[in-house]
This record gives sequence, structure tokens and C-alpha cells, in this order.
Amino acid sequence: MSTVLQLSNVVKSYGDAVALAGIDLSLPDDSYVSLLGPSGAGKTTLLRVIAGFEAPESGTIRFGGREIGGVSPHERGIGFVFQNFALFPHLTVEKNIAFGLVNRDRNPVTDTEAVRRKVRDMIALVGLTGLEGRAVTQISGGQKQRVALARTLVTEPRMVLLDEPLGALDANLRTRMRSELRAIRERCGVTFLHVTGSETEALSMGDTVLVLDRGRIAQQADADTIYNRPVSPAVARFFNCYNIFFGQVDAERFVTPAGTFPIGPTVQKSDRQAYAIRYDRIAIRPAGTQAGDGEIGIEGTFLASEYTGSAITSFFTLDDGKVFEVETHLSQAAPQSYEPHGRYGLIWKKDDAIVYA
Ligand SMILES: Nc1ncnc2c1ncn2[C@@H]1O[C@H](COP(=O)(O)OP(=O)(O)OP(=O)(O)O)[C@@H](O)[C@H]1O
Repeated sequence: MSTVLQLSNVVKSYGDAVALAGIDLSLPDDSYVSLLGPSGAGKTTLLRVIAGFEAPESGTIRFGGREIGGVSPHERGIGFVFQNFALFPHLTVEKNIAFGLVNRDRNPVTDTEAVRRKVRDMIALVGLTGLEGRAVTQISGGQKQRVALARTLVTEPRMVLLDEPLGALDANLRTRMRSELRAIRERCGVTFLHVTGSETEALSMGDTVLVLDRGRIAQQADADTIYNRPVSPAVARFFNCYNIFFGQVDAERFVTPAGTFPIGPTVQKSDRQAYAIRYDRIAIRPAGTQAGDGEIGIEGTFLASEYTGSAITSFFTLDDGKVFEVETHLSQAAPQSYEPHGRYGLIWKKDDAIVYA
């Protein structure tokens, strides 16, 4: 797969605040890329630097094989979809979509028939046929999102940057629009770089997921690798599905205030020592149950359970006060109820843990 965008050591600060601390990345052509990171990680800044709305202090950006550092935003061939859609409220769906095509500085399309044809094709591509003449104040949130996307795609960019594109939609629509956006991207074949603060959205949508942490790319991989093998405790913590213990490796054990755990042969290199076990890899047993061969067991006091639809998350406090979470998928077993303040054994396989050292 060829590379569409390449950034080398891109740095951007605002006064003393370093927003991008040296970004190196390479994005494949014709793919869906999710950009995930906590608030303030630099996601919007990264999009704005790629689009050309902000100039980096140093580093290079190559797009489609050419350096675009000095190229103005509208000459980069990169589309931008904003979270609030930024539609023209006084124009119809059709006229909003045609606007960029007719009014762009370079190669405006002046042939009315050509504009109509391109707009009609785009309206069909994003699934808005029948709403051409409707004012954009009289369509739903999901339809506005499609207009915003169509307005960008009609100018035939080679890449589209989307800043929290589903953020303004309600939860149900947000979930439905995930597969819509993926399908639209597949039909037009351009790379989408989609910023989101939601790990589920990033994992479910991206062929590639980028995790940004304090202005650096902490990990770039497919969703499965990121989820199952987060490269650092910071990335693991961000996915909110791992119990993370900080401590030290001592020979073949990991020593934490909550207990000492034997470790397997695989240790992930990291700048901070930590031990991570996924919420859904833990079994809850009666107190006193012995851990079997290759298993690790600790005890905790039951606090509460929370239903999340297809799973139950149960919270325990460990003897050092740490809260420990266990996720049980309801397809695996009938829901169990646990005694408030009761003691339970919490057991997992040694090889399911990730050890960072
Ligand atoms: N115009 C600005 N002036 C000063 N500091 C800024 C400006 N824009 C961003 N920053 C700072 O740069 C850092 C990165 O901001 P950015 O908006 O890129 O983060 P983000 O990951 O998009 O966050 P969020 O998810 O909250 O939108 C933050 O520390 C922010 O305070």
C-alpha cells in the first residue's frame, strides 16, 4: 500500500505549551485512520498543521510525495470536516455541496451541468437523494453530517481530515454513522483521518489507529494490536479496559503494593514498569479458591456491579485500597450476584497479563 502522508519530526508550540512534540508518522493511501488521544494531547493541532491552518516550527510534511510546508490550505488537496459541520444555513443541501466546487480559487467548475452532475453523484454517494432542495436548517443531525462530508468530497481531495465528526450527534446516531462513514470512504477511496476522543469509535472505525499522548504518537497499529498489545501503560490506561499495577520486576515476579505476581517470558519494553491485566480476563471465585497452574490469584472485597448491556463490570477493592475491575460477558454465563462487602478470589492466567519494564 502506498503512503499518502508522511510527517517527520513535526513540532508545534503555543507559547510555552508544546502541542506537538516531534510527530513522526506515515499514513497509507485508501484507508481509514482513527486518531485517538486524551483531551489536550494535540489531536486538533495535528489536523490543523496537516491542513495548513497552522505552520509547525520545525519538521516536514509530505503529501502525495511532495513537501507541502509552504503550500496554502486550499492548494493542498486535503479536505476538512468540522465537528459543528459549518454549513451555510441560508443555502439548500444542493447549494451547500456545490459551493466549494463553484467558488474555489483553483479550477472553479463553471459549467452548470458539470456542477449539477457532480453534486448529484455526491448526494447519491452519501445517501441524501431526495433532500437536494431542502434547507440545511430543516434536516437531521446525521443528514447535516452527510452534507458536510459531501461538500468536502465533491472537491475530490486525496485525503479528508475529520475533527470529531460524530461529536455533535446523539449516541444512537453516532453508532449508526460509524458504519456509514466507513462505507462512504470505501466508495470514494480516499484516506480519512478521523479524530476522536472515544476508544470504541477509534477501534471500530480505523483500519489503522493512532494514539497521541502529550504531543507524540504513542502507538500506531491496527485495532486488534492496539487493544490487545498496548505499547505502554499510558496507552493501556487510555483504553480503560486494563487493571494497571505500578511496581517493579524482581527476577521472575512483579512486585506491587497489592501483591507479587509471577511473570511469563514476555516483557514489553517501556519507560515505566507496570503490570496490566484486562478486565475481561479475570474470573471471580469464592474466597480461598487456590489459583491453578499458570494462574495468579488475589482477593478483593466486592463493591458494586454495573450493567453495560452485553456485559457486567464488577468493582472490587484490593487490600491496598486499589479498585480492581472485572468484566463478565453475559454470553459466557448467567449473571452472578455478589455479596456486598463479601470477599472473593480474583483469578487470571499468568500469560494473559502484559508486563512493562
Ligand atoms: N490557540 C492556542 N493557544 C494556546 N494553546 C493552545 C492553542 N491551541 C491548543 N493549545 C494547547 O495545545 C495543546 C494541544 O491542544 P489540542 O487542541 O490540539 O488538543 P486536543 O487533543 O485536540 O484536545 P481536545 O480533545 O480537548 O480537543 C493543549 O495543551 C492546548 O491547551
